[in-house]
Amino acid sequence: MAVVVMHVVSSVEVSSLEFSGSFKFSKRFLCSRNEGRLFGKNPRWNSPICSSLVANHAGDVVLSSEQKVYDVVLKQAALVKQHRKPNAVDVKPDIVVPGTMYLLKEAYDRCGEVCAEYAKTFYLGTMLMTPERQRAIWAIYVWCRRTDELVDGPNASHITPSALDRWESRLEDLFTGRPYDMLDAALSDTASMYPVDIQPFKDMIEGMRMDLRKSRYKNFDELYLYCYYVAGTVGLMSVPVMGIAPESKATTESVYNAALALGIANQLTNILRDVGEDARRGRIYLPQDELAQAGLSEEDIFDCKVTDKWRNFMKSQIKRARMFFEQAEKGVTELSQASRWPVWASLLLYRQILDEIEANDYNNFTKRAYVSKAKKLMALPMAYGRSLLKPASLTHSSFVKT
Ligand SMILES: CC(C)=CCC/C(C)=C/CC/C(C)=C/CC/C(C)=C/[C@@H]1[C@@H](COP(=O)(O)OP(=O)(O)O)[C@]1(C)CC/C=C(\C)CC/C=C(\C)CCC=C(C)C
Ligand SMILES: [Mn+2]
Repeated sequence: MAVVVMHVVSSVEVSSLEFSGSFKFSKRFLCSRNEGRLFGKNPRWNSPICSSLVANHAGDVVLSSEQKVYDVVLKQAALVKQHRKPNAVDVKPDIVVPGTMYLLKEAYDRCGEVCAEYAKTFYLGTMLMTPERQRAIWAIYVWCRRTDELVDGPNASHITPSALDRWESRLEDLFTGRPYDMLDAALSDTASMYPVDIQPFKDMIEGMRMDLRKSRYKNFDELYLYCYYVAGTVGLMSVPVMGIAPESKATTESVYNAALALGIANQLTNILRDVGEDARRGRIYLPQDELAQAGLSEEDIFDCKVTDKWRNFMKSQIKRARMFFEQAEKGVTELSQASRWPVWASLLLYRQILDEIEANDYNNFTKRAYVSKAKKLMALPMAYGRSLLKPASLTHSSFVKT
């Protein structure tokens, strides 16, 4: 167990934003990179859900959000490759410091309680994981939940960009072993035990910044980036803890790509479920160009009328979310045995929300799509059954290690 010293943040440092705003390339540059790793490697770029290049207002060709995010995926995958070596230890050996262990146990227990309170089914799903992995996932969950609460919780109206800067500063401190409070201490310990990188955590905070300044999304490319920030990042944070099965032949990148896809699928589903609720807060997380193509205006959404135009629009949005779930499915089997159940459970349960939207005849304005307790319970043994599948079942060539 790592030594954890709590300290109080005295100075607030605004960190540089490593991710946003630095990806505009000229056409020439893109061509010269055409033979490099950026192109043709991500299987989804040839699929109908995403395109690799987009043009901005000035007509320049720029990298799509998906390509930018894929660069993060490659970086994260490279960081864990070491840990996939056959003799790599699962977790670092404990350094026992009297008193610290007790404090850490308390910190992790508290994370478990928060997780059980906010996400009961998911908490249940973590029960099959090894105790070390389970508590590390709780610590990540709690940090994500607290981050989300900053912009979604009861104090959201008081949150300013500088509050998010302070939160990021705290994050940097905990990643260097200087946590601010006991919940941070749990994540600090997790970060010292597993190859989790700070980038997805920073990117989630960037997503919260985006939420503060933006309430409309011009196209799917913009929405994709938002979904990566607030949910795709969760996949990238979790895989280093959940671990890839030692017998898996899949490339590390492909597993990360699937984890990213599950985050995107979950967030797209969350958005489709909450259209009415978000509209009442003045927010529309739907691609404006696709709304226009479907003959829909913002007023149609604020009016909450379920028309055929709306039904058709929803059908295409649901189809896209399902494609991301399908992409994710390929990766779950590659995870370490004990981690598969909670992930299958979360995939099956969240995907069912899409079925419920259909069952509500696409009225996501005034009816909340809700998966009943009975259906939730039925999904658990089904998830368990799927989790027993071994990682040999590779169906996509891009999934096989080369
Ligand atoms: C096993 C497992 C599912 C692990 C992930 C646990 C974890 C760390 C979850 C954090 C979730 C969280 C609090 C994120 C903050 C932002 C947010 C709220 C995103 C939305 C989640 C749903 O929350 P809810 O329905 O409560 O939404 P409201 O706040 O009420 O609106 C999201 C929709 C995103 C959730 C994203 C995931 C759980 C990503 C899952 C991906 C993996 C675990 C990777 C799996 C690996 C492979 C290879 C497929
Ligand atoms: Mn939320």
